[in-house]
Amino acid sequence: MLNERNPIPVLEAIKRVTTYYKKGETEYTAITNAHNRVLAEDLIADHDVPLFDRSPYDGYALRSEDTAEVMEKTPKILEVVGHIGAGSVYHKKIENSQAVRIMTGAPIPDGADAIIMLEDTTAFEEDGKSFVSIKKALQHHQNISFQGEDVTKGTALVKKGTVINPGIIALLATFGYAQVPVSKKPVIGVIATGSELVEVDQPLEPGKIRNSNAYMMIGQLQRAGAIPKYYGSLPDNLAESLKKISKVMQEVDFLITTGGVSVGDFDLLPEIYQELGADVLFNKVAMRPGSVTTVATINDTLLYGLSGNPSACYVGFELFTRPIIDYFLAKETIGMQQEQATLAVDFLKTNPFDRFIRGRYEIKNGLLVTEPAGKDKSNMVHSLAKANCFIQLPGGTEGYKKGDQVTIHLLGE
Ligand SMILES: Nc1nc2c(c(=O)[nH]1)N[C@H]1C(S)=C(S)[C@@H](COP(=O)(O)OP(=O)(O)OC[C@H]3O[C@@H](n4cnc5c(N)ncnc54)[C@H](O)[C@@H]3O)O[C@H]1N2
Ligand code: MOO
Ligand SMILES: [Mg+2]
Repeated sequence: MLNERNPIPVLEAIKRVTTYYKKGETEYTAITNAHNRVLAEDLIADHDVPLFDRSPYDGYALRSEDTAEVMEKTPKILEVVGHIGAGSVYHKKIENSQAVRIMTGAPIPDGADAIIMLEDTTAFEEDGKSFVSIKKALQHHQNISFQGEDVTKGTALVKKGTVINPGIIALLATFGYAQVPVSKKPVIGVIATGSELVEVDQPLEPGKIRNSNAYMMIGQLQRAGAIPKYYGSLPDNLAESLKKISKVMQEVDFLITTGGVSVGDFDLLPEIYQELGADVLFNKVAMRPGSVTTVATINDTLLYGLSGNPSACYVGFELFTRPIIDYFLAKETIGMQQEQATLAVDFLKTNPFDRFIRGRYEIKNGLLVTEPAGKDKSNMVHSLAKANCFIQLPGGTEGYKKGDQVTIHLLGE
C-alpha cells in the first residue's frame, strides 16, 4: 500500500524551508573578481569625490574679475605663468592678469576661480613670455568641477546585500577596496539518481537518456550565486545511495538530488530519508510541475529531493532552493522578482493546483507581455531553454485568455 501524501500550498512549503536557512559568512575577494558577488558591508564614502576642485576642460585657469571687460572686439591679454596636466599641481597663487594653462582633471590653482576652454582663447609668445588672449567674459566659479560635487564624504553609497555590478565596482575602486567584503558562497552538492542515466560525454544506449538535470542545476546554482559540487549520478541502488548521500552531506552546505522521489518501484529517496533518519518537511506540493518535490533535513542540513522530470526539477529549484541561497548570501532581495504581465495567448487548461508555466516575457510598447516558452509538460526539456520567467496561474482556476493579467516570476537577475 502506498503511503498517502498530503499536498501543501506552495507558500507553506517555502515557509517550511526558510526556517532552516543558514546565513553565510563574510570573505574577501579581489576587486577583479567582485562582479556578481554580494556586498557584505555597507559602502560609505570616506572622502569627497572629487577630492579637490578641478578643471572639467582643457583650457586656462584664471581670475574671472580679469575678464569683466572682455568684449568680442577687445579681448583681454593674460600672462601664462604655469602649465599643468591632470596629476600635477601649480604651487603658486595666480595674481592679477595671470593665467595657468590647465588640462582636464588638474586641480584649480590658488587664486583662480574660473576656467576658460581652449577654443575661446588664442595663445602667443612675446619677448620669451607666454600670453593668452581671452575672448569671453567668465563668471565667478564658471567651469569648475567642485570638491565633493560627485560624492560627499560620509554618504551611504551601496547597501550590504546588493549584487555587485560594474558601476558598484567603479565606486569600490574609487574608495580603495582592492579586497572587497562579500558574502561567502554556499557549497551545494548535486547528485543525479536513476539507472537510466548516462553522462553527457557517453553514447546513448536503448532505454537510456543523458543526465541533463545535474548540468541544468549546476547552471541554476551558478546563476543563483552558489558553488555547485557535482558528485555524479547514482544507479537506483539503496545501499550505494545511502553510503554516498551520508558521506556527501558532511561536505556541503546543502545537498540536492534529482529523481526517485515519486512512488515508483525504483524511487528510492523516500526510503533513503527514512534510513538516514531525515526529517521530511514535505513530500508533496500543490503545484504543477514539481508536485513530488520533497525537502528533508538531516541535522539541520537541507536535503532537496527534486523531481526527475526536467521541468519539475527546474521549477522546484527556483521556488525552494533559490530563496535559501539568497538568504545564505544575505541578499537584500530574496527569491524571484514578481511582476504583472498580459498573457499574449490563450491557456485553456484547468489548474487544479498552482501552475508555474515556463514562460517568456518581453516589453512591448512599454507593457510586459508573456506567453508559454513551449510545450507545458513536466517531463519536457525543450521549453526551458527559452524561459525567462514562470507564469503563475493559481489553483482552482481554468481557461486563461489572451489579454488576461497574470503574475510572472522573473528568472534572471
Ligand atoms: N503513479 C504515479 N506516478 C507518477 C506520479 C504520481 O504521483 N503517481 N508523479 C509523476 C510526477 S508528477 C513526476 S514529476 C514524476 C517524478 O518522478 P521522480 O522524481 O520519481 O523521478 P524519476 O522517476 O527518477 O524520473 C522521472 C523522469 O525523469 C527522467 N529523469 C530522471 N533524472 C533525470 C536527469 N538527471 N536528467 C534528465 N531526465 C531525468 C527519468 O528518466 C524519468 O523519465 O513521477 C511521475 N509519476
Ligand atoms: O511533479 Mo510532476 O512535475 O507535477 O509533473
Ligand atoms: Mg519516479
